[in-house]
Amino acid sequence: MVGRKYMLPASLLISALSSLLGILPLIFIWLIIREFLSPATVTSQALIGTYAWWAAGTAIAGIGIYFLALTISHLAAFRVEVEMRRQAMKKIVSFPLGFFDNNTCGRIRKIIDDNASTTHSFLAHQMPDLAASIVVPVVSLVLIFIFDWRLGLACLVPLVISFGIMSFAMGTKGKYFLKTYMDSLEEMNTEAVEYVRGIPVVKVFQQTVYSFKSFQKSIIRYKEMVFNYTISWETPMTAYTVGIHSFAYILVPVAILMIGNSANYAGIVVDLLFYILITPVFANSIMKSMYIRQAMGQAEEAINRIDELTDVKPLPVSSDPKPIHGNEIRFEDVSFTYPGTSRKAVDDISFTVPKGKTFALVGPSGSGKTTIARLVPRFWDTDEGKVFIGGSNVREIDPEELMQNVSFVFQNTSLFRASLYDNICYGNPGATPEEVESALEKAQCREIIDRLPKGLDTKIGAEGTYLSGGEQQRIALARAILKDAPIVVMDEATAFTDPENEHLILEALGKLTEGKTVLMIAHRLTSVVDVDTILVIENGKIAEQGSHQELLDKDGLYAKMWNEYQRSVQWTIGKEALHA
Ligand SMILES: Nc1ncnc2c1ncn2[C@@H]1O[C@H](COP(=O)(O)OP(=O)(O)OP(=O)(O)O)[C@@H](O)[C@H]1O
Repeated sequence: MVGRKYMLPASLLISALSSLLGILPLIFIWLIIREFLSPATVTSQALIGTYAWWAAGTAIAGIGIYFLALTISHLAAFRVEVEMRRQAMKKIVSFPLGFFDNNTCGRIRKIIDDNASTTHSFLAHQMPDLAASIVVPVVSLVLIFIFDWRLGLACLVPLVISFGIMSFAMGTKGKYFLKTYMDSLEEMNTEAVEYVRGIPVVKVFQQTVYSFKSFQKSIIRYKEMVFNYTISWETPMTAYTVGIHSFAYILVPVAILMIGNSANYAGIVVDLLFYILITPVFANSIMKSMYIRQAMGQAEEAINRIDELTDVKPLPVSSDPKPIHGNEIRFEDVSFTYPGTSRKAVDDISFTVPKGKTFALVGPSGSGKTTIARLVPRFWDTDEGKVFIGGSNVREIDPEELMQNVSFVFQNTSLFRASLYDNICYGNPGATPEEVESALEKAQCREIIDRLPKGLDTKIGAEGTYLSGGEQQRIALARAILKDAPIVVMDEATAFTDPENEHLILEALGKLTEGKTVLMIAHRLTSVVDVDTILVIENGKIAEQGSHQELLDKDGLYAKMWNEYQRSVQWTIGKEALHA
């Protein structure tokens, strides 16, 4: 088989040969007609038979060779597509974790899937035609002028006018359309994925599909865009179609004029027949090359889109990694602004969580708590200042060591479509069955496992095995407990669970954080009463810090939040009593 890098050029060459072979039958047919019409000679049956065999032979050979070109181009296209996907995934894995905040999995998958298949489709189907779209017009044009330049000019006039109109229309609309078309297609596809993901929520809350306004709007936008574009082609397409099929209206009168002025009328009629055969071939090949130009633009845009998505710099990795000594977390004059925004999400923050202590981040929504927590595992790198773990700047720690030393527990934990055992061992692939058992016990997962017929071998997401949000969180906590990292960064995971699960999750969290250095985002102030230090965050800055009692005594922002929290708890209890 042809070597990998020669596949596409080989396919182009073979396809060029096939298109040359495709013109030959026309010439043989014309030779047959000439033999019939020639008054000077006696019609030779044998010669006609030979021409007919050549016509059939070259036509069949042309088709056969074209299939060979297509086979090679398909093989090459599959390889290119696989490589594109592989490269994109390889790049994405190295991106900062924060990248996945702004790019949903649905969007990433759709962009890679759609654009890799568009590129595949171009290479497999249009690439071989690219050769034909160059060879056929050039050869036809040469033949058109060799036979009789006057008839050649006559057949070209309507074609040149038609293609002029088409090129102008394509040039003005094409580029703009391609971008907007692909934008709205991408938007609609992404919305479709999010829509399917949200169906359970829609059903649970008994909403209609119209609650997915943005999906509906994206479909309407797409429909209107394509509709308007199609309508805008009405006039140029009509002019083009009329023009391209009207070459005979000029060709025949010119031939009649020539016959009037010449003694060799039979020769002119034979030439005229040749032009009637070759002109549609020439017109089709030019049209094909226009479509290919469009497909090429589409493939180019597809590659650009994957490049745009993956044009993110991976976080730099130090060539001289520093070790982690001790387990304290230290922020030193840290500021951070999200890319594309102007306001600092974290503004000149400094604090130290000593080894084995628990610090809580509290504050109004949007104050910067999540951003602070996520700077520890390098979701992003700070713009100013430094984050240290165990005395070393996180930028200088080997990423693998950083991950080994820090456990992250987020609100929306995700489990893989794998067995429960694999899901738990993900935190520590070398764990012994006893260690897994102990982690399950500590994370209060025993009753979940006992309830499932296949126990730990149960595959999540398969055969209708789904776990509730609270159960998923407990499994994720077992994973973190098994990992046994000395530093835990967590987003209080109990905010949206029922009381029964909340109690179990709090037990599991207690086990996970025992003797660890903990930085937690707290949503319910009752969780922070016993922590070592509370950092009250406001507008990206530390507004206050101290223990629960110290902050109450200060009578500042925390005291105000605490009083409001107490009032809301009493109000909820009062409401429940009223309904009891
Ligand atoms: N991925 C992001 N891109 C751009 N801006 C962001 C991003 N994530 C958060 N922000 C902005 O940064 C600021 C701090 O957000 P952050 O999520 O850290 O606050 P928070 O205190 O954790 O809020 P909450 O309690 O509601 O989770 C907010 O103004 C928010 O809009």
